[in-house]
Amino acid sequence: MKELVIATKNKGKAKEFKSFFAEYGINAISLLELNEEIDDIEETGSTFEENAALKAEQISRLLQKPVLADDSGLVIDALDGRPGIYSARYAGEPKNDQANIEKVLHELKDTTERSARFVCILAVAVPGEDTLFKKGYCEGKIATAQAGENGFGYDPVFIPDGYTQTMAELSAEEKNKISHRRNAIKALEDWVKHEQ
Ligand SMILES: O=P(O)(O)OP(=O)(O)OP(=O)(O)OC[C@H]1O[C@@H](n2cnc3c(O)ncnc32)[C@H](O)[C@@H]1O
Ligand SMILES: [Mg+2]
Repeated sequence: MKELVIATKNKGKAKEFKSFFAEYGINAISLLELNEEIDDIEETGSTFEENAALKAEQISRLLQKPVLADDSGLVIDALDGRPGIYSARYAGEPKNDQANIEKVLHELKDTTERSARFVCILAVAVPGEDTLFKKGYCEGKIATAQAGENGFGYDPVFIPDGYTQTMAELSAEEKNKISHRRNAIKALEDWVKHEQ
């Protein structure tokens, strides 16, 4: 396998997948780079798994190729698991990372209970085969103020366990060693190697 389509329109995710798959000599191509215009897929599922499968299976059917999708999000204990599967649009449409960050900081302003985790579910859909799922987590806590410019999404307010900086203050290399997405990719390694 020289190329793998990633069913995402998120630039931050696309960049991380490029760097992960480059380690295996595979070119990870996001929907942002395909020549054909692909409509947004409605994430109507009630779990990360369902939404990852929707994205991977619809694009795989369309392109008749193996496709990987990532459904991910931030799970905050003090908010009963929110924003969870609604992470991308937590503060409403259109999707806005800064508004999402402010909403989370506001909701947690009176609590010291700040434990949280990033979750990444990967789905691989191959025409004619059952969809494969892998998961990865990154445990941490929500900062009291945002800091850092790297990464995307909630990285400026997420402090991984064992660190004092937010994920957005870490370099891309450091984030990619410890992230939920890295942990999910590790779990997918057997499939990737088998396809090489
Ligand atoms: O569906 P695609 O096109 O892949 O892009 P998306 O951004 O809508 O992706 P999701 O539906 O999986 O929603 C994931 C959201 O969770 C958050 N998130 C996921 N991974 C993250 C990470 O590594 N760092 C910070 N925030 C992250 C961020 O707000 C994402 O928009
Ligand atoms: Mg999405």
